[in-house]
Amino acid sequence: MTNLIQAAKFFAHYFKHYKLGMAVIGLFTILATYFQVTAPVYMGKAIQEIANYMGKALNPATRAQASLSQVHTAVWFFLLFSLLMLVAQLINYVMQAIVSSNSVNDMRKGLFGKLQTMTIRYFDAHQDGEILSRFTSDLDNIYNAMNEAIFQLFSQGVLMIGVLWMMFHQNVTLAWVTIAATPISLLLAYLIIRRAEKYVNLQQDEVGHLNGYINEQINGEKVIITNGLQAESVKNFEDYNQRVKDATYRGQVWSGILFPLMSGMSLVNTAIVIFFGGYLTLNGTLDRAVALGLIVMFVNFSQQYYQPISQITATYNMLQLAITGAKRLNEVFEQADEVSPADGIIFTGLKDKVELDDVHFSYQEGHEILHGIDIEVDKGQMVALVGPTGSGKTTVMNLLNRFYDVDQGVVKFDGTDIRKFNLASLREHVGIVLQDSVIFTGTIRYNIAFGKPAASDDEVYAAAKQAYIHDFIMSLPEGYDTVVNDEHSIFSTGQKQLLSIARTILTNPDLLILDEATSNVDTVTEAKIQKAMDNVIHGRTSFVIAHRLKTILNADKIIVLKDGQIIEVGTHQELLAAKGFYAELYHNQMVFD
Ligand SMILES: Nc1ncnc2c1ncn2[C@@H]1O[C@H](COP(=O)(O)OP(=O)(O)OP(=O)(O)O)[C@@H](O)[C@H]1O
Repeated sequence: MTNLIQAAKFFAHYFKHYKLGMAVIGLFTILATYFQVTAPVYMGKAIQEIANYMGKALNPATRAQASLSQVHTAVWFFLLFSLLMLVAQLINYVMQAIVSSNSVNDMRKGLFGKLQTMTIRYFDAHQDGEILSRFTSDLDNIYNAMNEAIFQLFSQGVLMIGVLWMMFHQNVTLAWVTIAATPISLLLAYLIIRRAEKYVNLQQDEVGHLNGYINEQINGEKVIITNGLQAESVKNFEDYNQRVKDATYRGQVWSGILFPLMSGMSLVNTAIVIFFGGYLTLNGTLDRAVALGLIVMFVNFSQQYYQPISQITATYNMLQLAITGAKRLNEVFEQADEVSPADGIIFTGLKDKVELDDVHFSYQEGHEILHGIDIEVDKGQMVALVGPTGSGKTTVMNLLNRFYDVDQGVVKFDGTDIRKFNLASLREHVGIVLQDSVIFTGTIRYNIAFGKPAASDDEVYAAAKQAYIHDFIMSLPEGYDTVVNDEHSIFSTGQKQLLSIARTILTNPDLLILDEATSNVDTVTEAKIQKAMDNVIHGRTSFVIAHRLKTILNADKIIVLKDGQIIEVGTHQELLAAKGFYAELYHNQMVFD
């Protein structure tokens, strides 16, 4: 029930932008319903007049008065009301299509906008495919349901009220007979819907997991091929696929039962109406012709009365998928946004120093990763973080531009807690070169100028030159206009990092975080990265995660991390002389180099 209320609120939020459209839908639904429930009255009237005509025509005394004109009038009215109903329904469908496509468009925009405000924690904790499935299958389900079920729910509800009103207006006894079996139908529908709901929810969750798996496997295809794990990958896929199939199958079976069951109930009800109508005709006080007309009218009403129940149950699966979709989109909308203080201090650039003061941090509660980190870096200094894998180097970097906030302790720029700064101004002055450099779809020029779209060509070329990637770009037939993307990149890992360095040089940050690329870098590119790094670091306060120790020999300070704690601090010479962990690490690397 809470899911239903939540979904109703969710849809109301989007529909309220289309008040005029909704008003047209409301008006034409009422009109269509009026025409629909009035048509059977004329059908009943036609039968009644036929019976009257026959009564007169078969009696020689009254034969001369027998006339079909009343029958013709009733039939014409029946046709007219049926036609008006069709026209009203047609206008409704067009309007519904306009409102639903616009609303889904708004949802998609809202969802993407929301993603851009969320914390890195969400992206770290969710698979790409899982996030993607909310844009694809959940939004598709909502769209389909809007077109084929949600508005229908409304129009069928109105129809039910209209039929009830007209039935009681025409004949109270037959109206009660027609609706007598409703509690049984509703109870059956409720019991089945509860079972179906469980599996439809499960289905969407399983589809999300399946998408997540497919996405992960596509990204990891090279590792899979290298290790000959294709069969294993397919086997695991089959497990995920099987779970989707099981949930889909059960959901379909349970929701599929509903429609035939309700149609069956409708037929039984029609039979009851005919039986009671016949009884009234034979034993009641009603005129035969009137009673015959009433039977025909109520057979129609009985079918119209059960139509909403049958239709809603027929589209139930769709509705449930939309409710689940709304729930899953709401889950995203309810995620915490990045916190920028209301009247945050505008950070205008580093003037003095960066400090980490007794910093504790955990990604998951109860599992602390950093245990009291103290680092002090003066403006313009270069600090290198080294340490075994998993020691917490990237985590320290994540705290410096507020990808995450500390649990305890404080990160300070010029003595001010960075949580007090306006977030955008903080990020403006912090540049990051990630280990896995990202390429966006577009030209090379667009990629370099990504952080400063207004940059002139000369600025772009100068940055590329400093990053030692200009010559390579110029060797391409289309130079800076070459279109690249992350999947079909023409760059090696090292070249991608050079491009990323050029991008950072162009934004000219005060504080630099640089995660050195480790893999697939040949010696020529490695030398270029080293020189590009020197260029980007020059004159800036920088934190460098170094995997090749020879790249940080000139660092002002080398911080050695192990298991989330600082175990050594000093310059290269000092740490060598101390003959500790760093010295051992360095000597081991030198043997391999
Ligand atoms: N998003 C995350 N959620 C949960 N735990 C994480 C997350 N990111 C990292 N960790 C854990 O935090 C610890 C430190 O990871 P971190 O990435 O900071 O290490 P690192 O020193 O940079 O390693 P590497 O040299 O391999 O990049 C590891 O135990 C890791 O498993």
